[in-house]
Amino acid sequence: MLLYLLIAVLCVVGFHAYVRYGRYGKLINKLPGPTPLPILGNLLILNKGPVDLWNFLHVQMKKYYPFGKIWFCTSAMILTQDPDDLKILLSDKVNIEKGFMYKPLHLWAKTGLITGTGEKWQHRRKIITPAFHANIIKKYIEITSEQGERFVEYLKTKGDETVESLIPICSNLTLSIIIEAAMGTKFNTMGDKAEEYKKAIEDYFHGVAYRATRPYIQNWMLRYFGRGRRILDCIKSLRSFADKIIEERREYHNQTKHQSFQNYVDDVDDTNILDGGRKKRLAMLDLLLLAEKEGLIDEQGIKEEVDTFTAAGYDTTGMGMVYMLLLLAENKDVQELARAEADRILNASGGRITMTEIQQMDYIERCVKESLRLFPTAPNISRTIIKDIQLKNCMVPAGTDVLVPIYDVHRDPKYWPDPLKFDPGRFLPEEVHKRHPFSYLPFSHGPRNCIGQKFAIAEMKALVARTVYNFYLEPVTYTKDLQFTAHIVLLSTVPPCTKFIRRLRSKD
Ligand code: HEM
Repeated sequence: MLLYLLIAVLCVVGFHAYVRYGRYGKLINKLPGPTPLPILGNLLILNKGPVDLWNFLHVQMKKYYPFGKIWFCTSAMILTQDPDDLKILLSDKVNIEKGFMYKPLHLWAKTGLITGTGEKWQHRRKIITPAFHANIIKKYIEITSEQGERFVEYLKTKGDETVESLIPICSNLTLSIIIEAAMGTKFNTMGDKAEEYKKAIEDYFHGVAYRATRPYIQNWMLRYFGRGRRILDCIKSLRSFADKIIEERREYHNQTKHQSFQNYVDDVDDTNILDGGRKKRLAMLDLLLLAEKEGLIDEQGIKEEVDTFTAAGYDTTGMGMVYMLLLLAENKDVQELARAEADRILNASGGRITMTEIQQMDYIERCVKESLRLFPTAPNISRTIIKDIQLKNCMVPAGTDVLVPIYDVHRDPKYWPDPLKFDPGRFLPEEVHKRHPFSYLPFSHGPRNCIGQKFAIAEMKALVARTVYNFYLEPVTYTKDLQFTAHIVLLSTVPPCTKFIRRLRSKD
């Protein structure tokens, strides 16, 4: 027995020495970083609460600027914020595999577009790209515009002025938009079911953040502790909600003998589909069902992608709106310019916001981009290197995770003078031209960039314009007081609040 134990210990020590001091270790150890312990590496210093972990990682980024390493037992994570490194990494067509921090997402979105890799990802990306064609985005913008009006009406019911906690109202808004755009279902009319779904997403995302810093928790362990069981319950609720909607939609297409698909194929400019004489809006799901009919995707694939769209398109834009509204409230001059643009465009269109109006919103677009610079709602992304890659600063051996700290890249004074200043002028075309293209990457770049980015920007522009057209914003929470926490999106533990003061017009 003792002999077996001794052999096991020798094997572990031997493997450790092989990894740390062999070719892999030699390459990694060239990079600066905290001193690792034998076997455990830097695992213990990462065992922190989410706020401390957020702060720790950003201190490390400053200390080892622009790149460093952290050891996790026998493998390492490299952090780099050098845009030259990021250009090589993110443009690479081979190293497209997502890092280990995405693993907990697999339970829900399985290996859909965000988490998948290899040929499956390539094939999916190809069939899903048409769902984000400019003509289709037009339709999602109709949904956005309608939901934006409901948002404004809701705020108006609160009286002439109201202080609102922004996370719940913005999350509700963008969740309703993505559910309708992805699944074709009006979320706000679903009562308790919608509430249950929303709660399940929130709790699930907290679970993902919890697990991202505890890579040792495997899926099979979840049923043995309270927090794990809640994650499993969330998955059950999320799945049954989406399954039911997908089934209903498929049934509808079967009953109408796929006539609506034909309308879509014939005329992408009118993608409303007929439902018993009423127009039904085309959703991303319809395009997936069309792909299924053509044998390009199966039922499991449709489920994965519907879940993926919801996971990717809800809190990213929701939190994007939170920071945008906070910044407008505390930068009155910018708010006034944004309002002047919204007034000019919406007065001419009779209050309607379609793609035509959105395309005219140059200043508001610069505000949205600058807001996503200061507060990129996907603050970190990562890749697992499957084939050695030579970056500018180092050779990264296969088996290493590379973390791209987008939040820190966007605040690097080398590329962003006076980085904490909110200045939409940074996105004037002549300014953009002068900068390293990989110094700004809220939607990442390269083959795995955000497929929904045009929709996300258009959505945020429409919602900002609708808001400043109807309200003056006064600061309640200041962005300097926010405290971020390690989470899947950029999340503040201080609840951000803003005051909305109703604008009175003659027709009010
Ligand atoms: C402000 C809003 C958004 C931000 C900041 C954002 C950011 C990002 C980032 C940084 C990535 C790359 C992730 C990585 O490389 O690991 C990504 C990928 C992705 N995003 Fe977005 N996103 C937003 C909105 C949306 C929306 C509205 C949708 C869909 C409706 C969407 C769908 C996706 C999908 C499917 C991917 C995976 C693409 C692939 O790997 O092929 N995103 N997003």
